Parts: sequence; structure tokens; C-alpha cells
Amino acid sequence: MSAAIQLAHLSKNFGTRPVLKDINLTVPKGSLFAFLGNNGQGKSTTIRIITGLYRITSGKVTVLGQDMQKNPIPALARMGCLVDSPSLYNHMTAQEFLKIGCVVKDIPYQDIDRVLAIVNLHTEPRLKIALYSLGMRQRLALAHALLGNPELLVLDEPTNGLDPEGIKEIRELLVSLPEKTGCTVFFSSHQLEEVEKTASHLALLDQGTILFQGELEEIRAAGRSALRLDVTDVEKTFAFLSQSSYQVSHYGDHRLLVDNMTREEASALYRQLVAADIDFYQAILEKPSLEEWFSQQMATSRNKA
Ligand SMILES: Nc1ncnc2c1ncn2[C@@H]1O[C@H](COP(=O)(O)OP(=O)(O)OP(=O)(O)O)[C@@H](O)[C@H]1O
Repeated sequence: MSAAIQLAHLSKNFGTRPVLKDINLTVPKGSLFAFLGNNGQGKSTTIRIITGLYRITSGKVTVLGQDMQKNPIPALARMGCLVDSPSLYNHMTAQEFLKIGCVVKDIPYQDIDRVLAIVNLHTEPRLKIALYSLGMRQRLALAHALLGNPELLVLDEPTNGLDPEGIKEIRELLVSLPEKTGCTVFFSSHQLEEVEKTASHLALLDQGTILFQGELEEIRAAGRSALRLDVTDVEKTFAFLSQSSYQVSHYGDHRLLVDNMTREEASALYRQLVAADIDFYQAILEKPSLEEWFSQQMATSRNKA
């Protein structure tokens, strides 16, 4: 896969304060790329740089093969962006609103039906935007970004402020986009459960540096499994496992988590529990979630600092 976005030794200071520090990032074409990080770590700043809204302090930003410092216009014409809360005109219908987008982007009105069908808003042509739900408004903003069939979509927290139904709608839409339109999607998010269901790749930004970038699959493959045990006597089981040198912790009222287990170690542990006359209702051996991985990465980064 060639790169849709390439950041090379990118640094950005606000005044004397460094916010992005010598970042290297490659977003492969065709990927659904999630950009993660806690509040204030520089995600929106990076997105604003990629979309040509901020100047950089040093380094190189290449988007769709175009050097953004030299001439951003050709790349901007081939990308769609959703950077701030969308300004939608409440007194208009979606068709009327998107006509303005067509004029600005200099594309024919025929594209409106295509983008409305992609975001599933084609069934209510006469409904005023004022009556849209938050999820519908966000889908309309995405339709606007999709006008002109961009090769790259850059979205800053596209599910921010949505209810679970709205989040699901946007997730399904994002997952379908690379196949439906062939575009690369780069989006920032705090919703790790959603990212886990959506993204093909991710990068983790912390204190202005990239801690990890790669495929989600790499994280899944590298993670050591943990055993979730649902037990009758939680204290007795905890004491037994601790004495037997397992890395055990409490989670929930009747549950224990035993870290770093293989399948063989788990079946040996079941036999030990039975031999020690310790009952358990359920035992599930699972890879750590993205949220657990994220916490681990943060803890490691803080320990190094
Ligand atoms: N225009 C600006 N002038 C000065 N400082 C800024 C400016 N924009 C952002 N910052 C600072 O840069 C840092 C990174 O902000 P940024 O908005 O990029 O973080 P973020 O990761 O997107 O956070 P969040 O998840 O809360 O949106 C913050 O400390 C912020 O206060």
C-alpha cells in the first residue's frame, strides 16, 4: 500500500511551546486509520496541519503525493474534511444544503444523490435540517465531505456527542466507505470500543510523540491473553491464586482477572482449582481489549518519563 498521508519529522510549536515533536506517520492508502490519544495531546493540531489549516514549525507533510508546504490546493481538492462541529443551515433540506457544497467545490449537482445514498439520508428529501437528529446531522456533514468523491477523508472525532445509536450509524458508515468509495479514512477518536470495531490501522499520540503506529491486527496478535474467572468465593480463590504466584486482580464483585495466560496454563489452572476444591461458574480466556492495551501503553510511557 502506498501512503495517503506521510508526516516526516513534523514539529509544531505554539509560541515557544512544542505540541508536536518530530513526528513520523504513514497512513496507507485504503486504510481506515484511527488517530488516538488523550485530551490535549495534539490530535486536532495534527489534523489541522494535514488539512492545511495550520502552518508547521519544521518537517514535511505529504498528502496524496502533494507537498502541503509548497502547494496544498491539488491535495485539498481531492480530500474531504470534517474538522469542527459542522455548520449546517437549519432552514434548508439536505439537497439545498449540499447544493452550496457543489457550488463551492465546483462539481455537478448530480453528486448529491450519490452522497445522500451513501450516508442513508436519501429517503427524507423534504425534511428540514432543523428536524434532524444529531446522528443525521453528522451523517449530512459526512455527505458534504464526500461530495466530489474524495480520495481521502479526514475526520476529527466524527462520533463526538452522539448517542449509542448515532455512534453505531457512523461506525457502519465509516466501515463501508473504503469499499463503497475507495477512499482512505483518517479519523481521531476517544472511543476505543468503537475504534476496535472500525479501524484497520491506528496511531497513538502522547505528549506530542507517536507511541505506536501499525495495524490493529498487530496489537491483537501481540497481546497476551488474560483469564476472566467468575467464582463463588472470591477471597478464597484470590488467596489461592496469589499463593500460587499467578498475577491476579479483582474485577467486578465475583470476578478475578489472571494476567498473561496461555491456553495450556489456563487448563493447568482449572485442574489446580478443582483439586483445591474451589468452584468457578465461568472461565474465559481473552486477548486484552484495545482499552486495556491503551492503558498499558500510557502506563509504560509515564513510567519512562
Ligand atoms: N491555536 C492554538 N494556540 C495555542 N495553543 C493551542 C492551539 N491549538 C491547540 N493548542 C494547544 O495544543 C495542545 C494540543 O491541542 P489539540 O487540540 O491538538 O489536542 P487534542 O489531542 O486534539 O485534544 P482533544 O482530544 O481534547 O481534542 C493543547 O495543549 C492545546 O491547548
